[in-house]
Amino acid sequence: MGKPDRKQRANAAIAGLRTVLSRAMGAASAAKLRAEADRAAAEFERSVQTMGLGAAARSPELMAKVRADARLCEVWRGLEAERDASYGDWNRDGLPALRRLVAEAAPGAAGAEGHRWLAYPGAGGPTPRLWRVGRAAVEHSAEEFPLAVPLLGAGHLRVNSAPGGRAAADSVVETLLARMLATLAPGQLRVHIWDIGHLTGPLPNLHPLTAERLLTVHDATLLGDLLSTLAGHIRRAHDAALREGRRAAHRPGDPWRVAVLFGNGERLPDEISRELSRVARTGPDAGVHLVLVDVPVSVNSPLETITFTEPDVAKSSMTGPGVLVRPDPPLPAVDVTALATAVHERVHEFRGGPRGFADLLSEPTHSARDELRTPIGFAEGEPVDVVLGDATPHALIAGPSGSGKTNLLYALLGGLASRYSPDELELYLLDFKEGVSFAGLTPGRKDISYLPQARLVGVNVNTDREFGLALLRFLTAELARRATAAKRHEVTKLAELREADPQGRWPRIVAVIDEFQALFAGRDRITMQAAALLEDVARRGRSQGIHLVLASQDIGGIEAFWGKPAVFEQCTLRIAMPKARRVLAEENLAAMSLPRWHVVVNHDSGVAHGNITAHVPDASSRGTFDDLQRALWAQLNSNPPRLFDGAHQPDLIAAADYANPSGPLLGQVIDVNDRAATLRLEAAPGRNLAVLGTATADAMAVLESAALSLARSHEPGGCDFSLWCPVPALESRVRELAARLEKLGFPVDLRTDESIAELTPSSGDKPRYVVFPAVDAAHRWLEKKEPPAMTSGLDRLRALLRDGPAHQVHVLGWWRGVARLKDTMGFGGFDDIGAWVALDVQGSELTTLAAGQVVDWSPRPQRAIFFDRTTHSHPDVLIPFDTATAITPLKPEDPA
Ligand SMILES: Nc1ncnc2c1ncn2[C@@H]1O[C@H](COP(=O)(O)OP(=O)(O)OP(=O)(O)O)[C@@H](O)[C@H]1O
Repeated sequence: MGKPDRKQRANAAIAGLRTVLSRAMGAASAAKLRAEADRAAAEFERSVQTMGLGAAARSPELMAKVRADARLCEVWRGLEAERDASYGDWNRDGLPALRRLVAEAAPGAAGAEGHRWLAYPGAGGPTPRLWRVGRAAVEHSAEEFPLAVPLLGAGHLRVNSAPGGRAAADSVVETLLARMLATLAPGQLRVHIWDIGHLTGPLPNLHPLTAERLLTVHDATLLGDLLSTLAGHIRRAHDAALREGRRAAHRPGDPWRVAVLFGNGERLPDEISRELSRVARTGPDAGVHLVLVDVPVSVNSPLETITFTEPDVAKSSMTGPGVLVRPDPPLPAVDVTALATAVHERVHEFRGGPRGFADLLSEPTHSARDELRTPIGFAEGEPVDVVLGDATPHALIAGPSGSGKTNLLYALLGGLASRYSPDELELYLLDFKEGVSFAGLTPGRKDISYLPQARLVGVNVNTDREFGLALLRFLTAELARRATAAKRHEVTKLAELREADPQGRWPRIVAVIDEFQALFAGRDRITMQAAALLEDVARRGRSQGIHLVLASQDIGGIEAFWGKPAVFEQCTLRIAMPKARRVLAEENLAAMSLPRWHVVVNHDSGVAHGNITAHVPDASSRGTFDDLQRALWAQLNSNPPRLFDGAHQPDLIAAADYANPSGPLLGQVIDVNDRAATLRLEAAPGRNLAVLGTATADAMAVLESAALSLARSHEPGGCDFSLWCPVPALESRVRELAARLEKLGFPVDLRTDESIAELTPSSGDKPRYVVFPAVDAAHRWLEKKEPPAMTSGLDRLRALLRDGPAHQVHVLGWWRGVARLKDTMGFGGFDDIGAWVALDVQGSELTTLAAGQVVDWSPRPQRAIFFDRTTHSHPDVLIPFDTATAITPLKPEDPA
């Protein structure tokens, strides 16, 4: 029998029942015509008509009238006869039809009596149309029939308890849910419970279901959140149906969701009522159904009602007022618990235990053309995806320290890296936290594997905000490159560009910045520039496949953003860890009640209806991400990522530019690319270098790097070195450098005494480099005037600085402060110092050296700034190299 046929019969049977009742009540109306002459009889009939025979029979007043008046007695009998005639029809035809109907529409455990049906979890199959609630009988009839209500795929149910009779209402709900568990395939029913009054869990016998999140008990204060979750589910189901061209939003095989709300008979706040009506209206089509116990709401969607009039007697909207309903007695608690446990175990078995990191992974064969998509956790055992694409270009993640933010990032990176090859995805990872959370993604000493999609990893950058700035500059440049290509192909977004340029390599770029608020830590140029660049990348990255993932402990603290909401607005994907503030919309408090290792994933800018709560598996313990990385490293070809470690002084011999330097290298620039600052030393005035500050080790490192790289940039013997050291404490270090240079085949003029004052202005046709540490310490010798011309060493040094460069004699000197440099230079000013490296010198002191511009620099250990008047618009921050291995190679034959 077809479904519509069954439905027709169901309707016909219910209509039959209603006819019987209305006849019973309306029989009086036929008699009224006949008895028009007798006004009293007519009135009597009318009142019986209004009350119904049953109620009239219970009225002592009315029955006294009947007994006292033969005419009325006759009318009464007539009415009873009519009713009995109708009951005859009903008993003969209606009842069997109704029983057949219930048996058919509520098969097996959905409609069975007793409780033997509780023994086994459901096996699946078609979803029953009706669910048995109990027995019912028409008044004055001994014949009972089963009463069942429609729910799944149809509408909602309201149960109103009698005063003091809440247990009976609970039992109706428990029995209904148990019938569903014993009918539907395990996992096909998700129950949400909200109870305004209970502090302990309602429906305790079903609690074994909570372990697999088949049942969720919601906080009494958070009904709004539950409704938002349901609304979000409904919306996503409708969206998916639209996408897939389905009519019904509930896909066959998708779990049903039943939300049981236990109220206290009082009206819900207006806003909640409105939300509830919305869920009620749109829910059934998406498999979401409500069971409302003592929740007075009017909903304009199919709703059946069971109202208890006495503790064990009720009326129902299915049958109308003339039918008494006796709900089935409560089920044995142990049997319900056993059923719930059995369902839980089946689901647990089917899911293979709790979902773990491995369940997030896939094969690296996915295309990133339209979007990046990966699960990062599980809700009710089903994967929860995050999407970075045109609609959700950027993500904002927040959670207090220890809430699992780093773990979540690993889950995200693992999911993405397992799906998208290095040609589809490039990762740039920056961690402003103290510590090395992403360092493992680069080759290490113990484990040489690396994450093939990672291009850059920055760790310990908490004091090097310039590195964050450099990453943003790099992304802006990449944006511009992509925009130019898109323009050339006359397209506007990445998917189209890839179509138009199938040979091109256009991976999506994901830049993860953990504790990104550190970028905005000062009220300075870096903060301003970072805010502007971030806004630019956020705005334009969307169409060019450049995605930001910004994570922070406290988004509220980022002052730099209050005037620039654009960055936040572009981050339409929000992920909140437990107790995360501000990352979701203001009135969306879902993160406050999250259990440990759970997150709220929200693709709707944090508005409550977008909430999906997911459990995030452990992605940071041994055997999770590290295993994946090794497997991908073995499987996928790509160059190792660059590691920038702010706590580590870069080794000169390992610097990329040291292999083939084009001039003196001064230190490593804080940049996305491994790049050294190189001084241009052509034969032109001003081509000298001043190193400034008292940080001896750093100053020496700068001079040594410069000398050694200069040697490397010449053929052996192709230039001369003068090493002049007026400070005994530095002598041994300078001698080591001299020895190294000589070993490399360069003549060295080493002076450590008064002979420094003689100076040697020129060295013929070969370039000469004068490396002169602690120039100011030599003043005691330089200031002496010598007859007959009475010129001092200082005069000769000034002349050397002025005239030397044009003759390829360049001074690389170190002064222990700006004032000391000034002493050396005299009134001539700084024109002959074309470039400088400042160490522990305040920015304000450097203005005169930087062509009058304000230098934003607060000294910090092992950092310097480099400014070259001929090439720089503003200084670069440097990290002086570690020169130890370059000066004393580990192996004597080392080419360094
Ligand atoms: N989903 C999870 N399952 C199991 N353990 C987890 C999970 N998430 C995090 N942990 C563990 O909790 C600890 C803290 O996590 P994590 O380092 O990710 O937190 P965090 O928010 O990044 O903290 P912080 O900002 O202080 O570094 C770690 O030991 C981690 O292994």
